[in-house]
Amino acid sequence: MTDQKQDHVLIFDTTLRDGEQSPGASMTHDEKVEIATLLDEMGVDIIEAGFPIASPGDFEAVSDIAKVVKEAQVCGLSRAATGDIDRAWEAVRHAKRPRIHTFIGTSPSHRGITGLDMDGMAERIHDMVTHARNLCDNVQWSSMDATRTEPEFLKRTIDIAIKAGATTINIPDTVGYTAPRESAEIIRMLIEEVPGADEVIFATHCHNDLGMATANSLAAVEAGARQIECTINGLGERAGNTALEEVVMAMKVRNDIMPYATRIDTQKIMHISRMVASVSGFPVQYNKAIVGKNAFAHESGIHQDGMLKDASTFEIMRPEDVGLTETSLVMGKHSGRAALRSKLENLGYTLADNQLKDVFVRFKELADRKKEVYDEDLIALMSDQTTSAGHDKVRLMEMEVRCGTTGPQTCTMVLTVDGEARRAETTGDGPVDATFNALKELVPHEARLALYQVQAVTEGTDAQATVSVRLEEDGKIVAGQSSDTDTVVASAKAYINALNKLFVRREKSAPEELAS
Ligand SMILES: CC(=O)SCCNC(=O)CCNC(=O)[C@H](O)C(C)(C)COP(=O)(O)OP(=O)(O)OC[C@H]1O[C@@H](n2cnc3c(N)ncnc32)[C@H](O)[C@@H]1OP(=O)(O)O
Ligand SMILES: CC(C)C(=O)C(=O)O
Repeated sequence: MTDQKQDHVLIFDTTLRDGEQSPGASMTHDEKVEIATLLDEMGVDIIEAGFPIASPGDFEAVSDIAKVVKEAQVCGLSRAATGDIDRAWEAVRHAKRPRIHTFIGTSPSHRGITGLDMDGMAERIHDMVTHARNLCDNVQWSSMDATRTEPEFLKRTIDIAIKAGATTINIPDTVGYTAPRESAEIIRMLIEEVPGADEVIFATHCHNDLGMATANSLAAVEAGARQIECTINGLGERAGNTALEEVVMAMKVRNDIMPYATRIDTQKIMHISRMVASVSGFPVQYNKAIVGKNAFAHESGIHQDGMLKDASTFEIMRPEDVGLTETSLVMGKHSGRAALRSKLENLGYTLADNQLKDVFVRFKELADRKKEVYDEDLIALMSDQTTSAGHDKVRLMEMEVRCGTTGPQTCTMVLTVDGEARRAETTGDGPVDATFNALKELVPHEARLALYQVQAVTEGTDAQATVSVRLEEDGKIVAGQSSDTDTVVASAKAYINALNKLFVRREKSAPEELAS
């Protein structure tokens, strides 16, 4: 008796075999061993480590994985051919729990490929499963393209495989053709109508060509399948395979209607997802369920407010459950005051209501210019807020800079000094030089520019630049800083910030002396 009737669903991961079949997703030997180790630690029941006959490299990888994996069964794929099966066995035989997986395409078009008629195929299945079973007591049979195979013939192939000793029967939806109701009906039909079906585990192996792989796999489980074949991030041929993280989390989150358990430690999901994305070179789409960058991110004010009051308003699972440390409140132009206050508090700023109001206005201005406002942007905004607080003597009103390959670069600037507007048009060796020349003309001073430094606060071409300026006068130094998505504007503001501090210093040391 198998655990077919029980509620435990085995997770069969084929990231290293079907996943690696994604065009361009080849992984190195060491990467495969590392991923297999992580899969084992995560609680995957069966790791399909490769297709040993495919190449010496695949053989080596499967053999080495078989040696290092501690708990999971290690499986090697083989065509329904003795040479393939022998090679697969050679690779997996040293595993603590080895498995041979053999298959042939049973649908009309696949029978055409191998040139076998129904009787010829029936004989091949019998011979190859028997051969595999003579080597290993754990044999998986797959009638490839099962969902496009005539039901009567499909039943016949499964009947033969069970009689020949297969312990797991896989029903692949090889081209992602089925739909949930049909997926369930096929499994139900086989379990009800094939003799000995209750002695084996039925498995489902779905592809995502129509975006239904997860739904089809879960429908198969509801009909009695007890093994899901899947890959991390849904990697795999064409549109990929069923994503491990999706089926596992679906059964966990909706255990009320899908009362099935797995051995997966879901907190390891995020780490392995990132690892697979990195080694396969297949980045995870931002809005991918469970592991996408945005899966636990909230940008709009109403959602953020809800999340802060009660996370269950907009999250059906906790980010910690998949290994993320926290929900991310993405700050952008749709964010509201509640999220801004919470974010700033997390960053160590406690603001009174009126201060929050001011910062919120500046935050919205910034968010209109930037797609996403990062923590670093907020820190820069806060430091700008602090440095520009009070009654600045000099204030920038507007500026326009012309730059390009044909110099000289020019700057037109309007600012106020003690409330009086002044305007200048200057040139310079580059836009920053032209800007600083405008400042020298509008606010004459002898202080020397001791440092000019630009730093991108965040990534991307719309990142804020933080500019630091130091001015030296009579051996004393004042520092100014400012941030803006426009580097030249940030430079002007930083210089003005330093000038204002210079004037404050002068007033402190010689109250009677006024700035020019
Ligand atoms: C749906 C799936 O994911 S199936 C797995 C797909 N994965 C792969 O194919 C990756 C590994 N494959 C390979 O490296 C190669 O295809 C090999 C080494 C297996 C075979 O290479 P070759 O001998 O050069 O054969 P080739 O790939 O050109 O053609 C496949 C042959 O296998 C036969 N074949 C295909 N599937 C099966 C099967 N399940 N059982 C028996 N024979 C099969 C085909 O009929 C064809 O035979 P032919 O050469 O007599 O016409
Ligand atoms: C070998 C089989 C299980 C397969 O990968 C498929 O049918 O997609």
